[in-house]
Order: sequence, then structure tokens, then C-alpha cells
Amino acid sequence: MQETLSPKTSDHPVEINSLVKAFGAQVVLDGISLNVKAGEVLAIIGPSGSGKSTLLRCVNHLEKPTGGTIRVCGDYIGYRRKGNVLREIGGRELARQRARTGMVFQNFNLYSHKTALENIIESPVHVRGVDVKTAKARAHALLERVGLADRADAYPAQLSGGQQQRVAIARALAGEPEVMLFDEPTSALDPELVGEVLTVMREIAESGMTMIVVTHEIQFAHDVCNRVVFMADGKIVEEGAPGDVLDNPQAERTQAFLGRFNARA
Ligand SMILES: Nc1ncnc2c1ncn2[C@@H]1O[C@H](COP(=O)(O)OP(=O)(O)OP(=O)(O)O)[C@@H](O)[C@H]1O
Repeated sequence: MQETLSPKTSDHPVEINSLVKAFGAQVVLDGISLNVKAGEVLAIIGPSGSGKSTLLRCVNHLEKPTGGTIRVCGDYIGYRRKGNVLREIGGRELARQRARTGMVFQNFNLYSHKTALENIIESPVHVRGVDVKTAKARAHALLERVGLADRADAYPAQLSGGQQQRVAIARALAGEPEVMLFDEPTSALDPELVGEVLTVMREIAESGMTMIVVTHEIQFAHDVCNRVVFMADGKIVEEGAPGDVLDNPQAERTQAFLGRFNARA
């Protein structure tokens, strides 16, 4: 940790400073600095292999950074601060830090042997110690919010991909996170199921949730996000308002990437 530790107060739920991540000799994130404001909806776009998922996974410490720092709601994620020193943490302490973020994965990651409701109450009951009755009541409300009030007792295999992803979103919200992280949430879906997931995401964005969304849905980034970050080769190449980055990209790499997209559309 090279950084001089700064005070805890900040209106940025996510503060990323000079983040480096290497897998062996391969540097996947090469000095990323990025702050996300409360209520901001940030899109991360870029070519395959540019490090977008790894960046997201560092934010909730599923991946441990090689260098730099990440603060979530003021705490250095994965570390406890003592004076000017950071000590690595694990177990319940890390779980408590992680609970500030809710993560939605590309492949839903639901427990196949549990119903929609059971998937949603799993973490509140077993990690946070919420009583079952309260957790169930909240899970039903969340299922209603994602348009699945009548599917509480369905198993994942009985649900479409879009429905499974909506359950996964409800599950992430059940942890009452401060920040929602979406890792290409629609890229495993059949095209006709993408819209229902994006609609739910749009509603969450409109509720004021802070969100980081790794996506190939350029239209969603354009219409719903407040800021777009374009990454290539582990670096931020360009960032700004969606209307600027997506409609009038300045960097050649952004132009080439979006050109390929427009050609496909
Ligand atoms: N656990 C890992 N071990 C080794 N290499 C990894 C690991 N995770 C990711 N990588 C490598 O890091 C690079 C960036 O991967 P990452 O998934 O972050 O990119 P991405 O921009 O999200 O790509 P995509 O859009 O295809 O999901 C890739 O070369 C990938 O192979």
C-alpha cells in the first residue's frame, strides 16, 4: 500500500486509486483511478479481455489487487485500518465489508436446489442473522419489485434466463447494499429476454442506487447511465457523459470499438 491513507469521510461510495491487478506476469489492470459518486450509475465498456470484470471483482474483493487501493463506503475493502497501516482481513469482517456491495453475475449464480425465495433469503439469514420471517417478507417484496411475485416457489430450472437474472438481482438487493455491481448481466441471455432485465436495472437506477455496470448494451449505457468509462488493455482510455463518449468519442480506440458495435447493430 503506497498511498498515504486519507480520512474516512467522502461522498464517493467507491474510490479506486492507482489500481493494479496482475495474474502472474500478465498485467490486467494497469493503474486505474476512478471515483463513483452516491447515486451515480456508471457504465464500463470495452473490448473483451480489457479488464472490466476484473475491475468489478476487485471492488468487492473477489480479486485481490496487486497494487493501489479501493475504498467502499470509506473502508479499504479487504483491509482494516490501524493508524496509517492497513491489515488484511477475512472471514466475517470481510463479509461485512462485502455486504455493502451487491453483485450480479453474467451467469446468475443461483443455487439450483433452492427456490427463488430460498435463494434470496440465504445470505440475509445465514450471513447477516436476519430472522427468517423478516427475510421472507423482504424477499417477497423484492420479488414483486422485479416482477416475479408469483414465482417465489419456483426453482431456477423452472425459470427463464431473464427470470433467473431478476431473482439474482433481488438476491443482491436483499443484502441492502450501498452499491450494486453488474457484470455483463444480460450477455448470457437470449435476445428476447434482455429487455426485462434492463427494465429492472433501469428502475433500480431511478431509485437512486449507486451502480457500476459492465455492459455491452450501449443503448442502456446511453439512456440510463450518468457516465461511461471506456477501457482497453487494463487502462481507462476515455470517460465522460454518455452523450460525449458514445456519440462523439475522442480516442481512436473508442471510435474503433464503437464503430464495430454500430456496424453490428
Ligand atoms: N483468475 C484469472 N486468472 C488468470 N487470468 C485471468 C483471471 N481472470 C481474468 N484473467 C485474464 O484477465 C484478462 C481480463 O479479463 P476480464 O474478464 O477482466 O476482461 P473483460 O474486459 O471483462 O472481458 P469480457 O468482456 O470478455 O468479459 C483476460 O486476459 C483474462 O484471461
